[in-house]
Amino acid sequence: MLRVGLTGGLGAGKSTLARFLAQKGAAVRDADAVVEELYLPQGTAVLPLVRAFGERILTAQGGVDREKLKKLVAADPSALLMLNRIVHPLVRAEMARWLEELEHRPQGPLVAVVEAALLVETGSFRSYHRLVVVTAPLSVRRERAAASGLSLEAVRRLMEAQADDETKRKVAHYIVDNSGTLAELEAKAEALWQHLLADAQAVAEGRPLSTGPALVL
Ligand SMILES: CC(C)(COP(=O)(O)OP(=O)(O)OC[C@H]1O[C@@H](n2cnc3c(N)ncnc32)[C@H](O)[C@@H]1O)[C@@H](O)C(=O)NCCC(=O)NCCS
Ligand SMILES: Nc1ncnc2c1ncn2[C@@H]1O[C@H](COP(=O)(O)OP(=O)(O)OP(=O)(O)O)[C@@H](O)[C@H]1O
Repeated sequence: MLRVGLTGGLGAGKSTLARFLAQKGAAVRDADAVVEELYLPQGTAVLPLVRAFGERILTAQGGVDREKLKKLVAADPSALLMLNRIVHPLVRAEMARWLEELEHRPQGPLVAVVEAALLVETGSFRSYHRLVVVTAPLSVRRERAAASGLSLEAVRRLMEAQADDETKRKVAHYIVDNSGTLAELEAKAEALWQHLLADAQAVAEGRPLSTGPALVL
C-alpha cells in the first residue's frame, strides 16, 4: 500500500483534492476529523487540554469547544504552541494506527492518503512514501478561508504558524496548483491519481520509487 501525505496551507484546497482522490478509490483520513474525535466528551485530548487551559474551553457536554479554543489561539500565540504540543502526538498516533490497520486488511486499498495541514512543519511528512502539496496564491487562500467562517485574526495567527509554500514545495513529490477552477482541480486529481497508482505498483513489487524534482500538476 502506498502511503501518501497530502498537505497545503490554510484554504489551499487539501480537503477538496482529498475528496476527489477518495472518489477514485483512495482511503483518506483527515487530521481535522481526527481532531474532532479527540475533542468529543470522551476524547483523549479533553483531559490534557483542561489541565493546560482550564474548564473554560469545555462545551456544556464536556467536550472541547472549538470556538473557545479558536478565540484563545487568536489572542495568544503561546496558546497555539501548547495546543499543538498536546494534540499533534495524539493525531500522529491515530494516523499510524489507521495505516497499520489498512495494511492488515485482506482487501486493503492500493493508496492511503493522510490529509493534514502541518505535515511539513512537524516533520511527519517523512513517514510517507509520497508527499503531495496543494498550493494557491495567498490572496485566494485568505478569501477561501474567510468564506469558510474563520475570522481574519484567526486566519492570520494560523497562517503564521504554518510553513510557507516554498518550504513545502522543496520536500514535495507532487505539487498541485489549485489557483484555477474546481473542474481544473478535478482534472489534476485524475492525473495525480494515475501517478499514485504507478507508485503503488512500484511499492507492491518492491521497486524503488522514482526520485528527482517534484512533478508540478
Ligand atoms: C485552532 C482550532 C481550534 C480552529 O478550529 P476551526 O474549527 O475554526 O478550524 P479547523 O480546525 O477547521 O482548521 C482550519 C485550518 O486552520 C489551520 N490550522 C488548524 N490548526 C492549526 C495549527 N495548530 N497550526 C496552524 N494551522 C492550523 C489548518 O489549515 C486547518 O485546516 C483547531 O484547528 C484546532 O484545535 N487546532 C489544533 C489541532 C491542529 O493542529 N489541527 C491541524 C492539523 S493536525
Ligand atoms: N479551485 C477552487 N475553486 C473555488 N473554490 C475552491 C477551489 N478549491 C477549493 N475551494 C473552496 O475553498 C474552500 C477551502 O478549500 P478546502 O477546504 O479544500 O481547503 P483546505 O486546504 O482543506 O482548507 P483548511 O486548511 O481550512 O482545512 C472550500 O470552501 C472549497 O470548496
